[in-house]
Amino acid sequence: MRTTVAVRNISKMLDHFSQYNPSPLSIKQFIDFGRNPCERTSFTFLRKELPVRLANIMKEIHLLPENLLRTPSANLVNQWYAQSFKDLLKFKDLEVSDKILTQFCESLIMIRNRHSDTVQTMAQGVLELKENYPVDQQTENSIQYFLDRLYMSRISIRMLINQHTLLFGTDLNVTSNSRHVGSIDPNCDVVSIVRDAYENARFLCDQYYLASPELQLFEHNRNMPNAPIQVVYVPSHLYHMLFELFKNSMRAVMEFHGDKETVPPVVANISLGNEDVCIKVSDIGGGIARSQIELLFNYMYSTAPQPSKSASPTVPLAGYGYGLPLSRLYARYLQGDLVLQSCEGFGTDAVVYLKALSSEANELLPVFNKTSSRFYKTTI
Ligand SMILES: O=C(O)CCCOc1c(F)cc(-c2c(C(=O)NCc3ccc(C(=O)O)cc3)noc2-c2cc(Cl)c(O)cc2O)cc1F
Repeated sequence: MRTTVAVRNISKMLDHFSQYNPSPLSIKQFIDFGRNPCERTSFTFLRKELPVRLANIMKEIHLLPENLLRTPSANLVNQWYAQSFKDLLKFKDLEVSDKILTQFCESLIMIRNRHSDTVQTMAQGVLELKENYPVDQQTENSIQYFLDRLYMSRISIRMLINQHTLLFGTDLNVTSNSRHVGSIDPNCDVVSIVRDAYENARFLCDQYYLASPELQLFEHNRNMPNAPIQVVYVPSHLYHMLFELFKNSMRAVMEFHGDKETVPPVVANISLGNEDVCIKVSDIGGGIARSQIELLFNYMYSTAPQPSKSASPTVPLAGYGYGLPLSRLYARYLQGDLVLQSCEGFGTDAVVYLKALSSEANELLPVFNKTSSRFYKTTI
């Protein structure tokens, strides 16, 4: 008896919160708030906004093709979302107190940890689907549409949680005097992130191929030619994108030129204009046919059985294949993009576009509504 009442109450709450559209914040709003942060204000905003964002994506999870939703892994992810939604509902109408604020922070950390393996677990779910059911084009389209929205929603929820826990949490290793505002660097030096990503990708490349391409880096600061190119951004997001692109370029170059004495360098061109910051990573790794490019962003295509860690001690440059679609979501999350331009038989340019102005870098959030639900209905 108790469970049915509880289940009915949750689904009522789900309908209630999914009626609200998520409220996108800009990097400028994150920074301005973080410079003079008020925990009670953040708590009051998040105890509504987080259930709204969770409810919006949970309504879509429930619209997934039955064959996927019924897989053990997709079902597990669904349970994580339901539990986190319940955890947050406990704070819905509570009187704010220091004790409640501390409990809220602890709940956010628990929620973040609960969902840390969502991407791998969903990839496992897609694998379980592929191994047990025929997957027609329509199901594949709805899975592609859904996973892009699930991961974009997840990026945004983790951003809100990270800002609150970094600004108000008791975690001591967050040096309070660091000029970062939560996970945001107001003066993110693009060249240093590019060099970091290159060096770490190069390390893996050296391990796997016993050699690696050099880096040639050029800066083009349109309005202040000799000033370093800086942007208000989340360094870990930028690093994730660039690390992925350098790995792919190095893999293509080493596969294409690996038998030669020397391999051609990877070239990074960084530019700052009035609207855009661009990081172009160029290689002459043989390129890939235009018809294959879309597949690189396809979750179904790039979900292959995991190289078991024990079997191959050297870490391959390839992951579970979601690196590129996730990197594009990180770029798009704050109104940027990640674009591939490959010339088969020659090489590939990959461009990361970021908004130069923090006031234009608004969160891009999936909204559950008739349009999105219609997409699932017509594509199942
Ligand atoms: O698993 C992961 O996470 C990494 C997933 C990703 O793994 C890949 C990878 F790193 C690099 C390439 C690749 C090739 C290639 O491979 N060319 C030779 C060939 C062309 C066609 C075919 C074919 O049609 O079969 C086979 C080889 N050419 O350009 C790129 C290339 C791709 C991207 Cl996204 C980039 O940022 C830079 C690049 O140079 C393809 C990948 F797929």
